Amino acid sequence: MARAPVSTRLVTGHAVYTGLLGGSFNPAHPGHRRISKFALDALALDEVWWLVSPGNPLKPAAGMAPLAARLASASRMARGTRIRATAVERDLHTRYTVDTLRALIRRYPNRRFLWLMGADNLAQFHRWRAWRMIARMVPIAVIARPGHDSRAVFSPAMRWLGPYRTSVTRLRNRIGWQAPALVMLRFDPDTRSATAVRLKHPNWADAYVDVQALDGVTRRVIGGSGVLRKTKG
Ligand SMILES: Nc1ncnc2c1ncn2[C@@H]1O[C@H](COP(=O)(O)OP(=O)(O)OP(=O)(O)O)[C@@H](O)[C@H]1O
Ligand SMILES: O=C(O)c1ccc[n+]([C@@H]2O[C@H](COP(=O)([O-])O)[C@@H](O)[C@H]2O)c1
Repeated sequence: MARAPVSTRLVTGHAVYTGLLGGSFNPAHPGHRRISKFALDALALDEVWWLVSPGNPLKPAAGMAPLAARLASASRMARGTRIRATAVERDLHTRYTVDTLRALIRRYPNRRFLWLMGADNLAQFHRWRAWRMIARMVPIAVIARPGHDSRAVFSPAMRWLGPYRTSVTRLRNRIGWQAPALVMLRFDPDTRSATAVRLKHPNWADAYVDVQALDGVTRRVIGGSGVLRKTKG
């Protein structure tokens, strides 16, 4: 049976399956695009939202490009896909993922969210605020990442999540779409990283000075000055 387009499903109240990939996107790189497209396909998601973080609570602010530049780089990288780049956390005034999820679930009742993250993030997931609560709110899909997989496998979060492991097929068929649930996604490993981009192009954000980035979810414009404005229509 053909699936209705996302816009129709929102109107008719059908669930819209949405993967959330949170990150600094400092800047966005083709690895983000590739893993998101793989996840969209593997889990039969309707959309992936890139949550461009106003500031990862565990990362230093030094060296972080302005939010507008990071959002603009993400929007550009997402072009022509079912990925939407958004700085909705700024709008929601949330910095911690647990708070973001609570707010998103309330704001978008038609959507079924799933948290996507690379294996490097699973390795330190136990340091996130209320991480067990996060795991009880949404299923989690972890994407293998070269150089990080063994640390992730032996991490405290993995020990806790182990009993809730499920298969791609169960999530795809929505049988296993519950929380806690953990699925490990293994595609061709992608070695790309924002760190490598910054090493090669330390001034990448210069191309986005005073940029006005359109948020793919809230439709607000985030200006270079950091002022939020709502677009017409
Ligand atoms: N090549 C990749 N393979 C798997 N996961 C990735 C890859 N690149 C990024 N991710 C995941 O995407 C999310 C957002 O990543 P982020 O914006 O921090 O990019 P990054 O390349 O990890 O950045 P940095 O090198 O600055 O730490 C994280 O969950 C991260 O694990
Ligand atoms: O909620 C937390 O305690 C927490 C701690 C560290 C990272 N996060 C989130 O993890 C995501 C990945 O961040 P990053 O900077 O590693 O790409 C991003 O959405 C952050 O807000 C969340």
